[in-house]
Amino acid sequence: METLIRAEKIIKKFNHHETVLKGVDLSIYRNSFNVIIGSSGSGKTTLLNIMAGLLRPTSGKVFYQDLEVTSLNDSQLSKFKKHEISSVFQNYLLLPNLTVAENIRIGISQSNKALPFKDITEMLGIDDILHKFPSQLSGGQQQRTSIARAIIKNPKILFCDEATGALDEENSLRVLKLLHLIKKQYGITIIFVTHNLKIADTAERIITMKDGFIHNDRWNENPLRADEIRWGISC
Ligand SMILES: Nc1ncnc2c1ncn2[C@@H]1O[C@H](COP(=O)(O)OP(=O)(O)OP(=O)(O)O)[C@@H](O)[C@H]1O
Repeated sequence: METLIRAEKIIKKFNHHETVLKGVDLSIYRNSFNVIIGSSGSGKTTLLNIMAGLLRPTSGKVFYQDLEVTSLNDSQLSKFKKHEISSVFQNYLLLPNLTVAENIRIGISQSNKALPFKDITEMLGIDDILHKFPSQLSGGQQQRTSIARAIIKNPKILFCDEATGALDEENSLRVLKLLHLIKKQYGITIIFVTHNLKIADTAERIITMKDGFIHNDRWNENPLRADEIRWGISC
């Protein structure tokens, strides 16, 4: 297995606060679907943001292949974020004054290896709402638009922070299935932070955080297919 991104001895302390990450080592392999779970405040988002270059650690290093992300200056870091990775968040962060199509084109304008627009919008089931503005969309449509914007530039890694957190079960399932399809079809590695144990059951690898450490890290021998999920139990 080829390591795509790795965190080494990551410590994060926010000013005047206690240490949130207490020495985290984590290697993520190419073309894998990984879930990070753990109780609230255990450091999941902080770790995700550090690996995605959105936050700098207090100490420790992040390597993307041979590139040390944590040693990049701001302009090198924004190049890395522009070309190699994408993020999707619980709150879709679409630009309100742009249509669905225009929001997605922001993603294309950042890439010289963009995926075909029509393939992506059809796959995500948003090809019939391209002319609409975010305020005219349901939560599920907004999230599928934000995923389209994130993947159209063909990133190597998609970081998802509670990407289904604001959606009902039906829409969560649809988004989850799409993320598995995106991994399979385009070889995009997924790192998905969630509280939801059912979502975790569909991952190939389940990483559990507790109090700023990785408490458990296991390969899931029999990942649940997204359409086998029976909702009702979550942590
Ligand atoms: N900018 C910040 N300044 C100070 N403390 C912060 C900051 N960001 C996060 N924290 C603290 O770091 C700890 C870990 O936060 P983090 O968001 O990484 O946890 P989490 O496991 O993702 O939690 P949740 O599941 O609730 O999103 C929390 O105690 C939080 O209050």
